[in-house]
Amino acid sequence: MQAQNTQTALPLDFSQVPPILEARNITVTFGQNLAVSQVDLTLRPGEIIGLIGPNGAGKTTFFNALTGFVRKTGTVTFQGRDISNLPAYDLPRLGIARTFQVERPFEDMTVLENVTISSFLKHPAPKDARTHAREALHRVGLLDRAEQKCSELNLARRRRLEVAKALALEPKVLFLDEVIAGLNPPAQAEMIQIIRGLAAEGMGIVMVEHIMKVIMSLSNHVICLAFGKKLAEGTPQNVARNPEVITAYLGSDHD
Ligand SMILES: Nc1ncnc2c1ncn2[C@@H]1O[C@H](COP(=O)(O)OP(=O)(O)OP(=O)(O)O)[C@@H](O)[C@H]1O
Repeated sequence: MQAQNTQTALPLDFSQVPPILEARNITVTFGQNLAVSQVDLTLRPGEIIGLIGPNGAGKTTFFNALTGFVRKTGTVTFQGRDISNLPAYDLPRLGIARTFQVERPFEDMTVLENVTISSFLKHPAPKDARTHAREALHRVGLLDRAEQKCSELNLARRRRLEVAKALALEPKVLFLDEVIAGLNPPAQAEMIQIIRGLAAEGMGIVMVEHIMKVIMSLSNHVICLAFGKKLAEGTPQNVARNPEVITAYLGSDHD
């Protein structure tokens, strides 16, 4: 494991830091189904926002709306620029990257080749692209697997590869879609350490995650959605104590 030391203290009060990403009034409908209704989000550099909510609450749809993958109404600004109507493929160039819940690397290509494909977007010269891809692999502790075929990686390493592909885009804002769920405890700890390290470097992170313990310990700010609406938000401690949040989770199988 070569992930960097992540013990750097995060600033506790983000309210003084200017936002890097702001979403206002985000609404997504699928036919008659109001999947996300007037949800706001303000993300600051170095901040980790955890999105929680019961199944079907609208987390993935909100996430997809912010990253240009579904049609929405409302506004999204990144570094003060209105990006509401930009398609998903324009966002990495600006500095916004995401991972996908189901990782789909090119299985027959090596780990390094897969990450280099992302890196080409920022570094058209092949040598530069490879150098930066290796850096991304180093940050997730996968450099020693650079020449291995993706098909040979276990789940934990595939997840780290997914993060490395996003990091190769050199983002300022990173969206992580369930990169921890399904991993065993040591692999969870490794991923948590990687995420903390990225935030400590100043990256703004929005993450959807089902494992409550993880989201509560990693996030600076938690947003809980239910039936597409924001049910509660605040510090992890305050959200965990919120009676409406507790009720929303009663009977669900989240741990
Ligand atoms: N492509 C789609 N077409 C139609 N309805 C959709 C689509 N995607 C999501 N929905 C609906 O939107 C609502 C929100 O779903 P979403 O997947 O965003 O919730 P979620 O909180 O991410 O759930 P989970 O925790 O199960 O992943 C649900 O009612 C879902 O059925």
